[in-house]
Amino acid sequence: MTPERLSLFDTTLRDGQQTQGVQFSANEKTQIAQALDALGVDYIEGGWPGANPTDSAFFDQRPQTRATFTAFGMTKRAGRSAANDDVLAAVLNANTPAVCLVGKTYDFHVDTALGITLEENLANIRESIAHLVAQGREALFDAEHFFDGWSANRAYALDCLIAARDAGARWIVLCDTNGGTLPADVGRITAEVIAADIPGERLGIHTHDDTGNAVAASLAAVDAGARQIQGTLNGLGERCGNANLTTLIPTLLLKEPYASRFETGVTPDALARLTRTSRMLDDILNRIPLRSAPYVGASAFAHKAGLHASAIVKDPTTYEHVAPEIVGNARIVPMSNQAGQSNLLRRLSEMGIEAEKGDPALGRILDTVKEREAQGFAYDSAQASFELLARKGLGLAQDFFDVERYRVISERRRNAKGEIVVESEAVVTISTRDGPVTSYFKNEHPQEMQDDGPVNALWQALKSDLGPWQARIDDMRLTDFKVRITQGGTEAVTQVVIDFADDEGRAWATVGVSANIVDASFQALVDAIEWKLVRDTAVSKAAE
Ligand SMILES: CC(=O)SCCNC(=O)CCNC(=O)[C@H](O)C(C)(C)COP(=O)(O)OP(=O)(O)OC[C@H]1O[C@@H](n2cnc3c(N)ncnc32)[C@H](O)[C@@H]1OP(=O)(O)O
Ligand SMILES: CC(=O)C(=O)O
Repeated sequence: MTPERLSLFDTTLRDGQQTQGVQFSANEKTQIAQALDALGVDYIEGGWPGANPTDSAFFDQRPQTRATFTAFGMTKRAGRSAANDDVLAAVLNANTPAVCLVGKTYDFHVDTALGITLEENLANIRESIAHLVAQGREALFDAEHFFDGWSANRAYALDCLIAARDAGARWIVLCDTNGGTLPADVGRITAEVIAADIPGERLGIHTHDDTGNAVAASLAAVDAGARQIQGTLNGLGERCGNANLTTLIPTLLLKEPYASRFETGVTPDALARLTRTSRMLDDILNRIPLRSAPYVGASAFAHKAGLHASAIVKDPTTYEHVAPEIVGNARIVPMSNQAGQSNLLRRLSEMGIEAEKGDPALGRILDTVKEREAQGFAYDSAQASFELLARKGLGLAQDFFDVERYRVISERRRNAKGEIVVESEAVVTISTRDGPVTSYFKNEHPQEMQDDGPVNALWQALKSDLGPWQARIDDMRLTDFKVRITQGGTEAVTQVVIDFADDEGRAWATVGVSANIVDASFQALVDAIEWKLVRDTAVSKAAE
């Protein structure tokens, strides 16, 4: 059977930009458009030219793409011709090969939102689409609120589609604008539309995730015969988001019946860059990637439970529906209180440490992990603290320094000029092979709200003088700091997870737990330094 072509239409730069809190710059849009093009989508909807200065600037500088670049707009307003509608003119002036216009298909909206007659709305659709075609553009019609409109007044909703079809729209896109239609209804209505003589090869689907079913509803429309899917990277979009292309693309390429029935513009090589593309968008948005995201999330191939890890070591397909490499993701076997010796051996081998199953040290390490997790530690997200614990348990970690004491003071007061001053200072004493070292840090330029706090003061003091080891930690940077109140035994305790990076491109996370937030942070800071010293020593030993 020859596979049928399924068209992928990305609207990250238009509907994705309708996400609360998301505002791309023109340069960011360019970067995303290039990534989408490399991924292999067929259409890139860049935004609404004329609606705001950024979108207009972006269309002026838009990159050359293999994907069909598409400008978005709305059907002309009543009372003027398509040629005389300034909003439509601005959309056309972007000179894109394709233009997608949204139009009303629900009689209630025509009446309430537009305040025009049903016949005027039909004329607006017909004339706007005909105008695009006359200008030599590929025309797409986004049938807004189509599923609600079909349920309320089927004859009118269909008339709107027929108006677009007869005016020459290449694609007529059924939009579940409010996102409340369930997949079975999307499938049924799509089939009814096709039976009413709107060909599936000209039908697209555009869903929103307000019931958590946008991906399922898109697949239901494809099952019924629609041949274009609209969606966004990482499911960005108005309210709860759009159908997530980062989920749909691997599903269409890897899962039956889609994999055999259809082909898309996404190659296996591009699919292997999907995780990177998803993370790139999060980077641009300065968002923490969703760990549980299907296919591309950091937890999508994380095997925490001991039974899972044990089987994964024997054959990864036992607990994985697809191989992580196919989508550019990676398998993780984290350590936690759910772990057994298989998790531990696997983690150790990833760190370059060989140990034998049954070694009594492994049992002791597992017991320590479980005991400390019961106190509130979380080793699945703080792998460096775990590695340190394991190396110490196996006698593979040198003692570099001991902390004798630390003291930290935070103060809020008025200075001599009567200004409010908030400042922190810290003193830390460690003992090293060369004797004790005391280091001190005080915020030099205190001003209200500019003090970086007691943990920063401790960190600055600690890393300013580590005696004989100082040169080895000079390039360490603290990159993220997360605090949670969690349950340690019967008491609530503070869990601090800190992320670090260095100039060698390494990133690592450590954890500390205490009833005292400063002390929990201090533990994580010390672990981070020790991990770097231990790791560097292990690397130089391996090189000898
Ligand atoms: C379902 C979707 O997601 S569609 C995409 C929606 N995206 C956006 O709205 C983002 C960009 N939009 C904008 O920047 C602005 O809304 C603009 C520039 C397009 C228009 O701004 P304004 O002229 O100030 O109008 P405003 O936003 O207040 O209202 C929209 C107008 O368009 C009309 N309208 C809405 N849909 C359509 C349509 N399909 N065809 C014709 N007119 C329409 C409305 O009736 C309203 O007109 P009115 O003010 O005469 O009642
Ligand atoms: C067009 C569009 O974004 C919608 O109807 O949801």
